[in-house]
This record gives sequence, C-alpha cells and structure tokens, in this order.
Amino acid sequence: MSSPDPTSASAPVIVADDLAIGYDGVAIMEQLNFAIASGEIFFVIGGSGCGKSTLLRHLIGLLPPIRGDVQIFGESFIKTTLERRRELLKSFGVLYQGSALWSSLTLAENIMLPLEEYTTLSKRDRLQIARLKLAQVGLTGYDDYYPSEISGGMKKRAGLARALALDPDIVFFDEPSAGLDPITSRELDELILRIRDNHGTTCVIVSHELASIFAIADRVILLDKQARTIIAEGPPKDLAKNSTDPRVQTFLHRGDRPS
Ligand SMILES: Nc1ncnc2c1ncn2[C@@H]1O[C@H](COP(=O)(O)OP(=O)(O)OP(=O)(O)O)[C@@H](O)[C@H]1O
Repeated sequence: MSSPDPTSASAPVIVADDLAIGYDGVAIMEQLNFAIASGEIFFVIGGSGCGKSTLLRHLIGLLPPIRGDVQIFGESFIKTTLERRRELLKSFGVLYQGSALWSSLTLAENIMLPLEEYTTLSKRDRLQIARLKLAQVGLTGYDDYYPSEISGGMKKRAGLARALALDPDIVFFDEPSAGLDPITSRELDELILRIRDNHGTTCVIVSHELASIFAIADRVILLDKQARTIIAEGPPKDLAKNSTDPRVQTFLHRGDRPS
C-alpha cells in the first residue's frame, strides 16, 4: 500500500477539534486542530515536556479534554456512552513507552490478555493468535520467554505484538525509540512501516527522534511549549525545506553539522 493522501476525500479516522489538554482543569496546550487519515503514519513531535504524551493520553481517552472534542471514525469519543467507548477502544492498540509488559507473564500470555478481555475466543485460539502476532514482529519461537529474558528492542516488539492482538485500525506509540540504540530503533521503524503497508494500520507516534521522523512520518504536527499549540503541520521534509519559522527550523535541523 502506498502512503495515503491526507488531503484525499476519505473520512479521517481521528479528528482533534479545538482541543485543549492538560491536568486538573489547567490547559498546557490549546486550539489543537488536526485530522489523521486512514493508513497514515502521523507523528506528534516537539521538545521535551511540551505535552506530546499528554496529547496521546487525551486521544486514547485516558484523560478528559479541558475543551473541544476528539472524534474517532467521525464519532465523538468524548461524548459517547461508556459502552460505545469500550467498542471503539477495541479498534486501538497502544505501545507504551516502557512496553508495559507484565513481568510475571510469558510473551504469549501478555498478548493473550487483550484477547481474553475483549473476545470470547478459546484458549487454544488465543494462543495461536499470540504466536501469529509474535511472528509478525519477528519473535517466532519466543512465546514462552518472560520479558526479563529478552532485550529492550525485543520488549518493544513484544509490546507491539500485544498492541496488534485485536487487529486494531489505529496503533498509538509513545516514544517507541526511547532507550533503543540507533540500529534497533531503525529496525523498529521498518517494522512500523511494514505493518502500515501490509495492513493499512493508522499509526500515531509521539516522538522527538529526528531519524525516525524523517524515515517514516507521512505528516507531523509540531507542538511548541511557549506557543502552547501546534506551530507547524505537514510532511517533515517539506517543513525542513520550506518553513520560514525559525522554531521549526531549529527543531528539525538540530544536530546538523555546519557545512
Ligand atoms: N500527571 C500529570 N499531572 C500534572 N502535570 C503533568 C502530568 N504529567 C505530565 N505533566 C506535565 O505536563 C507537561 C507535558 O508533559 P508531557 O509528558 O506530556 O510532555 P512530553 O512532550 O511528552 O515530554 P517528553 O518528550 O519529555 O516525554 C509537563 O510540564 C509535565 O510536567
């Protein structure tokens, strides 16, 4: 599958509409407006502490917006009933920063958990799906390993396998490269790309890793702590080349060596 055209007529899978986010009624970001197309690899980027993870928590319904709305498949995720929200949650997978695997469970058992919670599949079928998902992320044969017995990169892959357990339409990633060396990080990027290309999965990724952003992002929104909102939106290479905003240039060209 080729990258989707975010300006195409197909309805967006996620819309943030005048969203204000924060904690205990105090906004840290306001006037967030964006739409994510089906099958898009969409990055939320910005400096440390600007609010990327907070935005992610609002998109997946862990925190209530201070103002505005989040729509998933054209439906308000905020105003809907609890039952409908649970239904919509089945179409999400989340890869948390630390992979969030249960240390007392094997990799297969970790992946079987969401299947146990959200489906009526037999244990045998759940195990078969867990093995398939492990194979999908390059962990064939690791079903009986515990998280403590595998590397950091493998933990991320196992976390991704669990996020994919219910064949979600959308996967959210919180800093997937955190704690990984550049080669392992690049392998994870390639895996994300492959999953999108093979399954059309929409990927929403919080990150400040320039290598990943330039390697796999179709489009980014850049959050700015001082402006307390989005200051740029578009394909990262276009922004790096064409933006006249010095804040955008500084963020996207940090680490460049003088020629
Ligand atoms: N549970 C919380 N309660 C109150 N404030 C919080 C909470 N979590 C984060 N914050 C604050 O919200 C702001 C944004 O934090 P957030 O973790 O979303 O930023 P980030 O862009 O993801 O940062 P990083 O790249 O360093 O992970 C920070 O000032 C942080 O201190």
